[in-house]
Amino acid sequence: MKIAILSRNPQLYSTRRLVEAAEKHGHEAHVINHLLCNIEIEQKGPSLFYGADYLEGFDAVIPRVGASVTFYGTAVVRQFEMMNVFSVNSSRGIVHSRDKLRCLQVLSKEGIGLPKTVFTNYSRNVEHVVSSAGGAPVVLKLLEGTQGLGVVLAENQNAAQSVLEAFNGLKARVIVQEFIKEAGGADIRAFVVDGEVVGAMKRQGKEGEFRSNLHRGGTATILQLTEEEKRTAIKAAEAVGLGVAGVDLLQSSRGPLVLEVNSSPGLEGIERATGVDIAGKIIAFIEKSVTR
Ligand SMILES: Nc1ncnc2c1ncn2[C@@H]1O[C@H](COP(=O)(O)OP(=O)(O)OP(=O)(O)O)[C@@H](O)[C@H]1O
Ligand SMILES: [Mg+2]
Ligand SMILES: [Mg+2]
Repeated sequence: MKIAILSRNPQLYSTRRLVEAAEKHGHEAHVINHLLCNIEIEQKGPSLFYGADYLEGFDAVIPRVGASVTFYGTAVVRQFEMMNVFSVNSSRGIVHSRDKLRCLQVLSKEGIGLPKTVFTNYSRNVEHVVSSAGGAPVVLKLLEGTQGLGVVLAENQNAAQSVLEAFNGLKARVIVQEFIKEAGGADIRAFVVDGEVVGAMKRQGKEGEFRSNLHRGGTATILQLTEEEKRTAIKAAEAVGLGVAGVDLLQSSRGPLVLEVNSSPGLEGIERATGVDIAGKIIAFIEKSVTR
């Protein structure tokens, strides 16, 4: 098969591993920088060109679209879809996953466990907003935050109200979320491919830090998920509409709670922590899905 890996950087671990796995399975892999693709739309049908060449004869695409280029990246994925090329993640699923709020809205509809979350149009009644989220301590998150930046723990009602007022004053969009204390500064990354958890790791924040992000100094170890955790992760990936997803869960006293679902989850941390050939699982998913 001819497989396109949409990535801006062929040197990245995830990109390199996908190329390696595709070739190992006997396929032809092309790393394509989606930002350099041009989209052509006309009556005779959709097409894509890349430099001087048309992109033709592809059987599948693996989007690795960075959060900062979601708009153009998903337009390119959609064009491949219109050309009947199978994508491991649909353009719609990627768009869903990119917005913390939209993602939680979709998960809630499916009855998936999540921390109670409140979002308002800069409501001035901050006391009510904080108490709706269960009262302090609460977590405030900037909608456009990433890698743990813009995620704040407000320990008491006063702190929560003043932080929320400050964000509101700056017209910064935030969600207010129940704080899951018993998670103990750790979260779980469950890697889902084709409706199955293929690997999972626990990420523990550094001493005194409630955020477990590896970018914030957290550490990762392999973890065996419970059946309930597996079910939750699989259901979350399905609800958002992703064939390949990194589902982040908190372990709480009322079971697993989903924080977010990522559509271009990194392979390095999870392959190193688990020793599983995750790139190979993604290629196997394509082999199963594409009938030539
Ligand atoms: N409601 C919560 N209760 C307890 N801990 C939380 C809660 N929300 C977030 N955390 C901790 O903070 C970390 C960062 O939060 P979150 O994943 O929501 O934002 P982010 O990492 O900035 O987003 P992204 O992963 O998209 O970059 C989580 O991994 C988790 O360890
Ligand atoms: Mg996160
Ligand atoms: Mg994320």
